[in-house]
Amino acid sequence: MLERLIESLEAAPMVRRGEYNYFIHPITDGVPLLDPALLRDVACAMVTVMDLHGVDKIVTAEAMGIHIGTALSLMTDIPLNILRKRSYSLPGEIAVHQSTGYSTGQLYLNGIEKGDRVVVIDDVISTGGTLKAVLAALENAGAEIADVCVVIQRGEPELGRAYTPLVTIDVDADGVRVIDTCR
Ligand SMILES: O=P(O)(O)OC[C@H]1O[C@H](OP(=O)(O)OP(=O)(O)O)[C@H](O)[C@@H]1O
Ligand code: HPA
Repeated sequence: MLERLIESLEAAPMVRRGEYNYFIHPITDGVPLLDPALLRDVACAMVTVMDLHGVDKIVTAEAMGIHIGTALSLMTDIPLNILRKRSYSLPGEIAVHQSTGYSTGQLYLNGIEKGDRVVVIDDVISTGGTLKAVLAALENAGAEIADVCVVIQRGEPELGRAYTPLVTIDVDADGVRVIDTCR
């Protein structure tokens, strides 16, 4: 089920973002084009590995968790909650600081109730800065986090809790190498 993902990752072009070797891939960037079969492979694998028992909401971060979260939501009928990069100033909105290997910003959480059972998904974990911010916002909102799943783990980031990557990669200036898979 993950052959298409592995093959496309190992063919991914690289660019520099400051000191950061950034790989460009359809799942993480929507560039150059997202093949529906690849998105289906990823969503089916995530549904297989995640604990979705009694889950009220799928949570992801703008922007590149959205297409994956949408596919999962359509497959499972579980609503999708998106942490946005802009504030809506709604009552109860929770703001958290996000930092990645090449950027910093704010994420804003709305629409999570105390006691909601959620799964958190994203396209990639690299420094772990984004998922740490998402988890902090969810804890602040009083959500119960059933599971955390990412398509790609880059390096060995610590999240302070268990999470499941579909694939683990090594990256250098020459490109991507897949070093592990979830099965
Ligand atoms: O583990 P980290 O170092 O935090 O990196 C992972 C995050 O980086 C990317 O998001 P980015 O903020 O670049 O925004 P995008 O999704 O809008 O491209 C990606 O979609 C992850 O959310
Ligand atoms: O190297 C990367 N490529 C795509 N998305 C990312 N998000 C964090 N690092 C990366």
